[in-house]
Amino acid sequence: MLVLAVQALVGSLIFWALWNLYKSRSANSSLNNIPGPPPKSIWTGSFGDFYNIDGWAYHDSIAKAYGGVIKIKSLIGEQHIFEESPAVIMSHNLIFGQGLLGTLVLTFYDVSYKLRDAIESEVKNGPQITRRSTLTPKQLVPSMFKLNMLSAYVLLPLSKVGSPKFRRWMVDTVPYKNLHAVRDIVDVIYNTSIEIFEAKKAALNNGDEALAKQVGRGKDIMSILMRANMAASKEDSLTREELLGQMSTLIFAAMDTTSSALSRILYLLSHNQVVQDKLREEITEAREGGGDLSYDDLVSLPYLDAICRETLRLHPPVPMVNRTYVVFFTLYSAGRSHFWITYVSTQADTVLPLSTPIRDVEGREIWELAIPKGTLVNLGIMAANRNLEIWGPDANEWKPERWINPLPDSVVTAHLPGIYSHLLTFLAGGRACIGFKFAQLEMKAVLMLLIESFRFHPTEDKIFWQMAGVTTPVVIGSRNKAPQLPLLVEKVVR
Ligand code: HEM
Repeated sequence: MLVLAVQALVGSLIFWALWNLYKSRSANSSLNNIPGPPPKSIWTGSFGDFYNIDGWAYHDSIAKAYGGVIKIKSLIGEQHIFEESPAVIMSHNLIFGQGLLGTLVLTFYDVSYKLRDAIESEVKNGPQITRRSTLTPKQLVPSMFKLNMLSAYVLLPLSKVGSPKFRRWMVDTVPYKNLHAVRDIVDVIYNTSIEIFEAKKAALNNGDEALAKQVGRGKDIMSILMRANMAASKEDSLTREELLGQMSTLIFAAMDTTSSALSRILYLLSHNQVVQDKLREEITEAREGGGDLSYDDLVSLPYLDAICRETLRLHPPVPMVNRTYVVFFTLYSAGRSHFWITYVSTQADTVLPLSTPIRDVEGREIWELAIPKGTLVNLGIMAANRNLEIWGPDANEWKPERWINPLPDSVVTAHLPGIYSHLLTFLAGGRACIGFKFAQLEMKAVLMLLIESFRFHPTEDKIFWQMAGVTTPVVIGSRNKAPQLPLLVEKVVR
C-alpha cells in the first residue's frame, strides 16, 4: 500500500513538473505568433517528424506551407525556429587558399589513382557491382543524429559527472547501441589522428626528404600546422592534445560530407547516362594531351563544375544545421577530450532581421524576428537552396545546365549570405565551412579519374537517402544497415 502511495506521489510530481515546464515554454513567448505546423502530440510536438531520417517530404511540405521562418513545436512545449532565409552576413577567412590547393591537387591525384586502379582490377573481366566504403559516408554522423535527443536532455548533465575515466566507464557500461557506435567511430578517428600525427612528427624531425615521401609531400594541412606550431613561441603553441583535436575535427568535418556529395553525384550520373557521357567527353578532351590537369585546368572544366554545383545545391550533404549559441561538452575522453556533443540555443534575447518579410498567424507583416533566450534555431540549408522564388519553378530538379547559362537575376539579387555560389551548402558567416574549396577539388579529382575510366550504372537495389545530419545512402531491405551505394561499374573501352 505504502509503495503504491509513493509511486503515485512520484508519478504526480513528475507529471506536475512536466506540465509546468510545458506551460512555461508555451506561455507569453514572442514566438507564439509565428506560424508553423500543428504539433502531433502535446508532449513530443513535431519532434518525430522534424528529426526524422525520412523527413524529406515533411521538410518540403512545411517549407511550402509556411515559407521562410517556421515555428516547430518540440519536446514538452519547446519552440524551435526553423529558418530558411538567414539574414546575418559575417566575414569569413579561407584557410585553404589557392596556392595550397594547387599543391594539394597532386595529393588528390595520388589517392584517386589508387582508387581507380583498385576498381580497375575488380572490373577487368567484365562489369561488377561495387560497394566501396571509400565512396560512401561512414557512420559517425548518422549515429550522432540518433543520439540528438538523448544528448540534449540526458547526456548534457551527465557530462559534468566524475573524471574522464569514470565517464568513459559510464559510456562503456550503458547498454545503448547508438552510443557505442559513436564511441567506436570516435575511437577510430582518434587513433587515426595519433597515427598520422606520429608519422608527420617523425618526418618533420627527419627533414625535407622524409617529408616529401609522406602523403601530401609535406604540403598537407597537418604538416603545415605542425611546422607552424614548432616555430611558434611556447605560449602561442598548441599542445599535442590540441593538435590531435584539430586533426580529429578535420577528419570528422571532411569525411562524411565529401563522401556523401561524391556518392550522390555518382548516383545521379548512373541514373543520367546522357549527362555522364557528356561529362566523360569533356574530361577526355581535356586530357587529350596526356598527363594530369593542373589545378587551374581541373577547376575550370565547365560541365564538371556545373554537375558539382547543381548536386551541392539540390542535395546539400548537410541539409540543416542548428545555429547561434553552442555549448560544447565532453562526454568521455579517449586520450583527453574527443567526444563532444553540442547543444545549441540562443544565449540571450535576440532580434533577427529578415531578408524577406513573413506574416504572423494574424496575417501581419513581420520584418524582424524576436527570438527569446534559449530558443533552438535550425537553419534549413536544403530549403534555402531549393527556394522557388530564387531558383525558379524548376528549383527541385537536378539540372547541371543551369550553371552553364548565366544565373537568373532572382539568384543574384537574393544576396543569400552563403560562402559558395549563392547557396547555403557550406553555410555563411564566421563559422562557415573552412574546407569548401578543399572538398570541391577532391570531388573533381576523384570524378575526373573515375568517369574517364568507368561507366556507372544503377543496380536493382533501391537506395534510400537518410536525412541524418549528413545525408547517407542505404539499401532498402538490406540486412546491412551501414551506409552503402552499390553501383554497377563497367570499364570504358576506347
Ligand atoms: C561537400 C563537403 C562539405 C560540406 C557540404 C560541408 C559543410 C559544412 C557545414 C554546413 C558546416 C557548418 C556546420 C555547423 O556550423 O553546424 C561546416 C563546417 C566545417 N567544415 Fe565543412 N563541409 C564539407 C567539407 C569539409 C572539408 C573537406 C573540410 C576540411 C578539410 C571541412 C572542414 C570544416 C570545419 C573545420 C568546419 C567547422 C568550421 C567552424 O565551426 O568554424 N569541411 N562544413
